[in-house]
Amino acid sequence: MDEITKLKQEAYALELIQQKFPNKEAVITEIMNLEAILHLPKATEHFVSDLHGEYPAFDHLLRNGSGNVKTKIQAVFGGRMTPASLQDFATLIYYPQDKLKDITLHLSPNQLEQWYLDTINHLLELLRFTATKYTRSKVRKALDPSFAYITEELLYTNAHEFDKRSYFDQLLKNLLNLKMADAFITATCYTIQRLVVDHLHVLGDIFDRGNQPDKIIDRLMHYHSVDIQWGNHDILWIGAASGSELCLLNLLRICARYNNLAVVEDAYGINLRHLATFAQEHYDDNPGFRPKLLEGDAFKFQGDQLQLTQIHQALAIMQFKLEKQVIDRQPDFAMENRLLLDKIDYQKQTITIEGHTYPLINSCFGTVDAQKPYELLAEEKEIIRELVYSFRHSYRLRQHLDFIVRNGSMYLRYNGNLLVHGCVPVDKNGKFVTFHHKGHNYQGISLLNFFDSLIRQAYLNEASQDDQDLLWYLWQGPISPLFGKQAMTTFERYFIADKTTHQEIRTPYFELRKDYDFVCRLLQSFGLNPETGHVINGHTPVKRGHSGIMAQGKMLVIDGGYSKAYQKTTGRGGYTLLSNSYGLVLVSHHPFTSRKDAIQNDHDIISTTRVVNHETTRKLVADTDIGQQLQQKVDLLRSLLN
Ligand SMILES: O=P(O)(O)OC[C@H]1O[C@](O)(COP(=O)(O)O)[C@@H](O)[C@@H]1O
Ligand SMILES: [Mn+2]
Repeated sequence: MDEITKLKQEAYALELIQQKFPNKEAVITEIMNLEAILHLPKATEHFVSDLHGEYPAFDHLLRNGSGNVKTKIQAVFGGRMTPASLQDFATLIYYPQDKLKDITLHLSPNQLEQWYLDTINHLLELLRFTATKYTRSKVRKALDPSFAYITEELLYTNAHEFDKRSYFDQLLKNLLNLKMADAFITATCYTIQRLVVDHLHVLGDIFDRGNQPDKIIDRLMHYHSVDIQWGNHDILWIGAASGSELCLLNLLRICARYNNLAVVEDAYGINLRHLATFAQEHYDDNPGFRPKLLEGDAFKFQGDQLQLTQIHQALAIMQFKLEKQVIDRQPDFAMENRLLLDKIDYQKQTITIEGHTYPLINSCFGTVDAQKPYELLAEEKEIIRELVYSFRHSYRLRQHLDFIVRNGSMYLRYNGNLLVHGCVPVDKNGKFVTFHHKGHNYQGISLLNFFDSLIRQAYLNEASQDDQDLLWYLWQGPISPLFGKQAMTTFERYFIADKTTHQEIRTPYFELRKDYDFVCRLLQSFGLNPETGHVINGHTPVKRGHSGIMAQGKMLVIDGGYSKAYQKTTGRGGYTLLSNSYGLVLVSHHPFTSRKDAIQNDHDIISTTRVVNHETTRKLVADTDIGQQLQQKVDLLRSLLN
């Protein structure tokens, strides 16, 4: 921008400010207001990751603020309530409607009146406590509009002042007489939930494995403040909706594998009939492709297990065939080692990989021509074409992905921390690995920036063939920041018994991230202060007996472990993280059982909390990114005054 344009813009900005604050008093009031906000304690951030379609567990964590609601209850009522009453009160705040139904059924009218009075008083006390961190105007925005006036009156009226006592009592009485108590309690519980966490970070992998990613996204779309760091599974869906056939086949294959095709059919209205009839004609039952069923899982796809097994095979074979085209046209990807259909001896039913010959298991190569193994049948091509069309034209999917793309990024710098789903590719010496593409080199932050713009451009505008190939590369390419492994051994997992071939070797980042100096250098390379910053990762489940706190607390891994299929390895529900004005707290969770159990048996799922770092002086809004923006406004207003 040249000097004259810049000056013009500054003058215009000043004019706008003058319109908003027409006189000296207005400017002074605003400065005082902003400076007061800067001195409030920093609001709480909540970090979650790897939700994998597990809506009820995720919903529970939002309701209890990863245990933060309980912490506040304990701070206010500890010593005044028994642990059982405390938990009962907590469950009411998490699930007010269900809990109210339960309670109102079991109490006599007299008991109920007393219960209402006690509960409303307790809720107001807790609300007052949670609201102290915020300005009145922010609290007002968090209130249900139908109860904003009365709540403010109750909240800011000192009932202990003699003159005000009867006013306060009258307000309460009216709530009861007008049969508004239930609605008021419900609204107040939701306000408390909202105030307990100010901002939510979702570190990726909303989709796949669990069956309600759509409900998670609906919930996020209505959440008051959220950002997303894209995960490799999210890229499959963004890629599919951008026209990538391979992303599409992968995601459908995973849906078939986890008995989740209902998400595609019912939630997103995509018709799979053609795929199903084709699969029925060409594939039989095959133990290697039966859906992974969790205990108590009922079939949600309008077919049976056999049909799902057939679809699963059809998708896998189409995927392996199609990979050839991308790998051939993209030598930069260096993924030739993933081409395995031509390493098969179809007569002997063996495969030879790097000099080793293995017998094939779960063989299902009926649609593969041994002479031209990568050639897709005309019908396969047609099915893929139809499916891509449907994915691009599903209205609800588009709405959901619009939200994810617009509110997401490859990485985020937020309040001094670096948030990224997978990794930043490095070699074993910690040097950034370079990704070469079309004559350009990308590494470290520039690699992440490159993929960030690619995703936006490909999804929001028209994706070229090259863009689509790159989106698939993000899913399983060796230098993909979202994958972080040398190769994805999907083929070997299906068709070779020898488990040594199944191994997916993680890139050196995952060992190096345990090292304090490495993490500090990484933060620095992203322009962050290594003394105060942290790196926060999702993606890799933290196994039983391991810790998600690494590099002396500089590196925090918070795979939520929501995915039920993975809980055998992790032995817990997973981790979340809270960042409040006192520091960082890592929360570990038991697996979530069910919403019913949570409500009826007051079954909460927190197991332990561990303080990662404790601030010696309480952090204020002034110490945050938003604080800096507010400070800039104050400076500008001051210059206006002068
Ligand atoms: O557990 P499954 O269904 O076999 O999936 C395994 C595949 O998922 C991946 O782990 C990727 O998913 P994550 O991002 O959840 O780790 C691949 O590396 C691996 O091949
Ligand atoms: Mn992942």
